[in-house]
Amino acid sequence: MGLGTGEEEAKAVTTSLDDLIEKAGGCAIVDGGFATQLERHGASINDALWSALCLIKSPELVQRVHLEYLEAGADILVTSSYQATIPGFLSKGLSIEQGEALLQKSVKLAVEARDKFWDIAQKNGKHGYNRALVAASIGSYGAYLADGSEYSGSYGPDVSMDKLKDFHRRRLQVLVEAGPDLLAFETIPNKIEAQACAELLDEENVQIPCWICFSSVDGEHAPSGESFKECLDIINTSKRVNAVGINCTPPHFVENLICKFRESTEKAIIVYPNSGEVWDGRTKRWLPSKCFDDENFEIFATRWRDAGAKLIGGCCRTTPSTIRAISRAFKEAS
Ligand SMILES: C[S+](C)CC[C@H](N)C(=O)O
Ligand SMILES: N[C@@H](CCS)C(=O)O
Ligand SMILES: [Zn+2]
Repeated sequence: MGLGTGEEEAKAVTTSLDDLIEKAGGCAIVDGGFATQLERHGASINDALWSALCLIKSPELVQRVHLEYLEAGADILVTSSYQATIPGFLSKGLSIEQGEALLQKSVKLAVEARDKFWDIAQKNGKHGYNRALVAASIGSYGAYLADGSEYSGSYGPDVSMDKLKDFHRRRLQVLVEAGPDLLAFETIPNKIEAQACAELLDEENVQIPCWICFSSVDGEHAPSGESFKECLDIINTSKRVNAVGINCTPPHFVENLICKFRESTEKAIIVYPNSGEVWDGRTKRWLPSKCFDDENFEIFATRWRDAGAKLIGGCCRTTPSTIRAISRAFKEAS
């Protein structure tokens, strides 16, 4: 079923995500750079599968990173499936069954971490944590291409809406079946993929809440050059998308983008920017650029919350200490 145009803006029913935001005092904390923290522990991910390589090689490290973000104060864990795709696993010589099992494992590792952590927190009495939700990460088609095109949005003329839906469909089905609390589309760089994702949620009758996050390199538009207004006009017609926003984008762009998004949608706004460094897709390295540290994030996060963001965290090159700084800032202010 398509979304059509000119429909009324669709209003979603109250969900576990709304409950969490309320429990968190109006703004919940998303975790930080997942791949970044794997690398800080020595993981080598200069590979087409990027962080998903650790699902194969070091699942215990994946769970350790989830636990570190919970300890730092994250209300939402994003799973290790950003660059985990069935075609990606096939090209490593794995079977479809093995690829699907790895996708399921990405959810299981995060759910187990959440349950372990929550058990301990409850036993410890007054702890200040919320029971976290697990968001299954669905990286963009550009992430799978592993050429940095999640920051260019240039998929070329051969990439149609149907091709994008076909790319996303099976992974989405397997992830939903594995039982996460939420779905997280990340670093979507253009309108066609945003539309493909929104329509797929309908076609697959997805019943769990979901967010769609875009990247931006100029702080004004999607990487494709399309306006966020045109991207959001499409998403607004879907009742299955609960939050929209920005991830893996330099933090100094974010306040302006929150204001822009608020002019174009009634949906909850989510922001989890990177450190400001720039990804070189060719060498698979972060290039030094205007870079923001944890103290900057602490100040920024309060401003983003005051500007109306309901979900705030960090993306690449942020760490548990960034999330701890945001959590501290929010607790001090409440
Ligand atoms: C969010 S980017 C840093 C992830 C890696 C990218 N898709 C690549 O493989 O080059
Ligand atoms: N959830 C992913 C996003 C990469 S842009 C990660 O943190 O590694
Ligand atoms: Zn990122």
